[in-house]
Amino acid sequence: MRIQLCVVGRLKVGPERSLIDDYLKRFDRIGRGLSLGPATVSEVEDRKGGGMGAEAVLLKRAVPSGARLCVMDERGKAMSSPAFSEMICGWRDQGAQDAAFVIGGADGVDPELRESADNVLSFGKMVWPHMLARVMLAEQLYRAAAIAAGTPYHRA
Ligand SMILES: C[S@@+](CC[C@H](N)C(=O)[O-])C[C@H]1O[C@@H](n2cnc3c(N)ncnc32)[C@H](O)[C@@H]1O
Repeated sequence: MRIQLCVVGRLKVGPERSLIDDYLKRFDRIGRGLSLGPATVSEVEDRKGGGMGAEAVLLKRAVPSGARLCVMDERGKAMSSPAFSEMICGWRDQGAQDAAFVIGGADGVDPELRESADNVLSFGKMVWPHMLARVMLAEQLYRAAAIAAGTPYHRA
């Protein structure tokens, strides 16, 4: 099952970008034997400044058709890492070819797009900058694959 991170804004080369690349590379490596991945990042940018609504149009286009959709939002459901791993493996076991994770821009994710998601997930009630949310999601994807593979990375 391919994984698409659909995000608003272009991330320049820097520490966040290196971490994302590193976690996604690790996810791909461990996910290969689990039919998970590859994970790719699709960055969209609303150059005309149309805000959340215009970003939602671009984000929807970046989501592969038929993909399981998970929107990241501070108002969403908090999940443990093992439960997150089970959710992803469950989608794979149901035969999903793609799963997409959406991270919004400065104004957040358009409510209509949020309501259309299979799941709305939260990293807690605090609001994080979108580039840090990307890093956290990339790490959780790697952790989810490590849990599914039974490696000792996750120790809880
Ligand atoms: C700067 S935040 C948007 C903030 C917010 N909705 C607002 O109105 O201030 C950018 C994106 O990062 C992600 N994000 C930030 N904090 C999050 C959290 N606690 N849980 C899940 N996603 C989060 C969401 O996808 C959000 O759309």
